[in-house]
Amino acid sequence: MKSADRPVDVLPAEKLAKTPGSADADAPTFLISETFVSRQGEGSLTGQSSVFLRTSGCNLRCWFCDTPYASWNPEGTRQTIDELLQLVSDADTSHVVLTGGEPLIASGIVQLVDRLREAGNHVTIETAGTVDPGVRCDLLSLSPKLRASTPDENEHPRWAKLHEQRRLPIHTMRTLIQSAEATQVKFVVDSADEMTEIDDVISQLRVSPEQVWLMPQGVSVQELDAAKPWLEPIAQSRGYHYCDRMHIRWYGNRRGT
Ligand SMILES: C[S@@+](CC[C@H](N)C(=O)[O-])C[C@H]1O[C@@H](n2cnc3c(N)ncnc32)[C@H](O)[C@@H]1O
Ligand SMILES: Nc1nc2[nH]cc(C(=O)O)c2c(=O)[nH]1
Ligand code: SF4
Ligand SMILES: [Mg+2]
Repeated sequence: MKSADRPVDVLPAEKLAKTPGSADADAPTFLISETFVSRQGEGSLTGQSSVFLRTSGCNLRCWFCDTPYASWNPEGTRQTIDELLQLVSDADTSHVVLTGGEPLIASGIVQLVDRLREAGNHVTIETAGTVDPGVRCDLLSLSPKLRASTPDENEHPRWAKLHEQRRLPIHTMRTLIQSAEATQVKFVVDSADEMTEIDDVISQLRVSPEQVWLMPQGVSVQELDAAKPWLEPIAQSRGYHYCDRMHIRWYGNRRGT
């Protein structure tokens, strides 16, 4: 089943390993796959109305990625910092969620986050935490990728290797955590067998249980409902949070929500 119904790796890994940003550091542009206003569906700010800015392009290839249009098959249009700031200022909320793809590989991302915060916005960054461009945000929503996220090595040999090499740089994740005002660590859990690995990553990151969220792997209400009865008690027994994916319950697995 793994990756059988998932998009294929159609572009050379090297081409997508680095950034979807412009070379001109003074006026960076970002490859943006979508922008929308929605309620935050995951983690400590669940329910908070927010502007979502989704960069396109990722240096990982999780087999289960729920936004393949920003990772496996990146799509988008280029937008400047001024255009993105205008879009945010036109919205009825000052909460911004930068996500992707992988927002931290985009050239100019530090400048974008600084400008958003200078304009008075609260900025959450959804990231797998594999690179640290020197960013400072209000909420680092770190989702370290576990062994089981790696794509099938027969179907995607190059990406399986790159993904394995890149997915868990603990030192980088620790510097990201130290630079953020607040951090939540959100694991995508596919099976209870992953708990030993999760506990080990948590102890290496040196975060406290109340910063940890266990989120089921799944993009349907049916998958979420199937996971909750076994995953929620595991989370509770360790003092972690159970993390539902409320946007899927509210809107279904639809783009722009
Ligand atoms: C699409 S990712 C973009 C940000 C970054 N690349 C990352 O992985 O954290 C946004 C969030 O969705 C989670 N996610 C992606 N696919 C998922 C799936 N099939 N089930 C549950 N969570 C998933 C990621 O772990 C992350 O927390
Ligand atoms: N409503 C809503 N909440 C979210 N929280 C994290 C998201 C993401 O894709 O990073 C996301 C998303 O795509 N939609
Ligand atoms: S790191 Fe995030 S965007 Fe990249 S493939 Fe994994 S879930 Fe998708
Ligand atoms: Mg999402």
